[in-house]
Amino acid sequence: MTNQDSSTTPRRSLIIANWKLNGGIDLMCNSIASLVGKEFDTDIAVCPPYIYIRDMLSLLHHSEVKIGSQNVSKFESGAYTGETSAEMLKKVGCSLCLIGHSERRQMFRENNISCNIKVKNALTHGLIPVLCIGENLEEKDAGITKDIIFRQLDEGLNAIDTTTGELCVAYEPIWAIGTGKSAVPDEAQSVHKFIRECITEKFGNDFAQRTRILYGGSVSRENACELLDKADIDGLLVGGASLDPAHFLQICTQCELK
Ligand SMILES: O=C[C@H](O)COP(=O)(O)O
Repeated sequence: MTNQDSSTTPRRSLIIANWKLNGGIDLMCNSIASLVGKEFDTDIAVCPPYIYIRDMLSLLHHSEVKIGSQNVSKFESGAYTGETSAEMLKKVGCSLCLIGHSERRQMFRENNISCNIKVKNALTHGLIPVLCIGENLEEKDAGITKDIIFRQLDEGLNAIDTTTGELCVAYEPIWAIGTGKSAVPDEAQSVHKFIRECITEKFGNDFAQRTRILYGGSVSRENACELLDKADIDGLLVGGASLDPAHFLQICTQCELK
């Protein structure tokens, strides 16, 4: 499945499972097993907790499913207890990393500046950074969603190298995460369009058309296709629904059928 601007190469959809701090090794093995051996029209990636990354990679064999991390250090190396660098993640076999998920911004004091360093580190080491952005309910109600998004992009993507590598942005309205209240597709599309306009203004049309913009926030098999139908929604970042292997597979398969 692809989205496209008539003047550029189509964007292949990307569906990412973010398992957060959930599940145990058994659930994770079952989830990966349900994806291995299948062919998808979309790119599929799974982000397990760090400690399970190697296990998941070893189960993938020659599958096209990619593994990503849920975070990455802003440091390259040194005395930073508990951190994991972009270089380490790349060397172990990760393809992408989530950066600035709202849970990390809210609970671990991440901000646009630290996210910017992480995005640059990821690009330097050949990981695809998935920069997560989005407004909270108060900001939505105050009508300042686009101001928040603009700032997160402007600071989070400041001076990145767009000549090599790939960037993804995940729009995750905080009020939609884990609440069962997804943004309605038209509402999400309008923000995604704005995100692409911001990236166009900052880096030019070519790069903006190559950048995949994912939606996250209460995605399920019920709303996945309708969201992916929108012109600027190039993929999904799935939390809760990805913990049920059959449910996640249905999301991936439905998209394949469209
Ligand atoms: O990274 C995933 C998002 O936080 C969405 O989570 P959710 O699908 O449980 O709402």
